[in-house]
Amino acid sequence: MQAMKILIYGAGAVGLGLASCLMKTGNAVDVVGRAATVEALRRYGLTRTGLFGDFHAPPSAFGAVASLTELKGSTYDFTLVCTKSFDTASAAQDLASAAFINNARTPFVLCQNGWGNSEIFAQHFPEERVKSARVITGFTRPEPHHVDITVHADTMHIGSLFDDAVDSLQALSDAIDGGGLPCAVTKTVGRDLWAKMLYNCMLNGLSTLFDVPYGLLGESPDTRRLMDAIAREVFAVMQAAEYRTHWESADGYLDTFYKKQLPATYRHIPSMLQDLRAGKRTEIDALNGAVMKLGEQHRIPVPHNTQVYHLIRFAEAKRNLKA
Ligand SMILES: NC(=O)C1=CN([C@@H]2O[C@H](COP(=O)(O)OP(=O)(O)OC[C@H]3O[C@@H](n4cnc5c(N)ncnc54)[C@H](OP(=O)(O)O)[C@@H]3O)[C@@H](O)[C@H]2O)C=CC1
Ligand SMILES: CC(C)(CO)C(=O)C(=O)O
Repeated sequence: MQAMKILIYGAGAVGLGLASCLMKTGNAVDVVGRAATVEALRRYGLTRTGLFGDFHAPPSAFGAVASLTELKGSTYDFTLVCTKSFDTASAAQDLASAAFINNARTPFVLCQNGWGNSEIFAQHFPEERVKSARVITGFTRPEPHHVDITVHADTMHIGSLFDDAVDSLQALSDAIDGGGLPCAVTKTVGRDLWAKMLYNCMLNGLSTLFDVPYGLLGESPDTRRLMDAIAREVFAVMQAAEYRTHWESADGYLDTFYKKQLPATYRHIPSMLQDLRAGKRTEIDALNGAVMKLGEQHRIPVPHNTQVYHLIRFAEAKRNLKA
């Protein structure tokens, strides 16, 4: 396999997890992160633990920068965008304002949860450069230079929402896969992203509101009813917007969800709850919020998604409210 040069934008849990896989297979990696993260990576290197094996890259094995200007003139085979979805717009603007990135033909692989990330990138770059990944593996970053892989539900899938020209992604997929994280190229990544939307819209908000791991929501008929209703609404807007997933009906999806997906991530504390506990912003806008937007556009009522959205927004806001 020929070594590639890869830029990772966003040195958080997913960014560092993917960086570890790519370095493990001998690729040259530069990561763009915040100053404190970059300082830790430059001092300690990058350590990965958990599922798929331990790995350490010394500081000299990769580049870590706090600004794209430090990479001026570099060329890359791929750029992986690994920020949260609420940072997608600023990431796209930053990358577009760097001439050496903007003028290159390097594809961007958007690794975020939620719906709408590709459309944002497509406002700045030609559609053929915008690719998407569905990640359904759990990564945490206990220290700025340490990523722990905690849960794995399915193979990472990479593809495009805009065209079928996905063969060029094979080398990237092989490199991630060889580095430990199962990965494959797909022509139907849109279906994967909607399956992930269903999963995250059903689980993340409710788990966060009740402060429980995913699995407990499946144990009660009350929370099952809520999750089923959320899934039916997501399904309805997805179909109205002329997207598809791997199941023809919400019932078909729910069967797989309860039998396969939920057991595989039973003990998982959702990223949304982790964010709220850490006093950070959540990705609710790109999840249940995106369902609300599509619901409005297509005049489909989505009351359950709307309630989850507003309750999470209040949970975020209440930190700053005084009695
Ligand atoms: N973690 C997981 O298990 C999974 C996550 N995902 C999705 O992947 C995406 C990334 O998640 P995750 O890695 O957990 O998130 P993190 O918050 O851990 O990582 C995102 C990182 O990007 C940094 N960042 C944002 N904007 C910039 C910028 N302009 N310049 C430099 N650094 C920047 C953030 O810094 P700062 O925090 O300082 O702003 C943060 O360190 C999300 O959409 C998430 O939903 C999908 C599947 C699993
Ligand atoms: C379960 C997981 C990690 C799968 O990607 C997830 O989607 C989340 O915590 O939000």
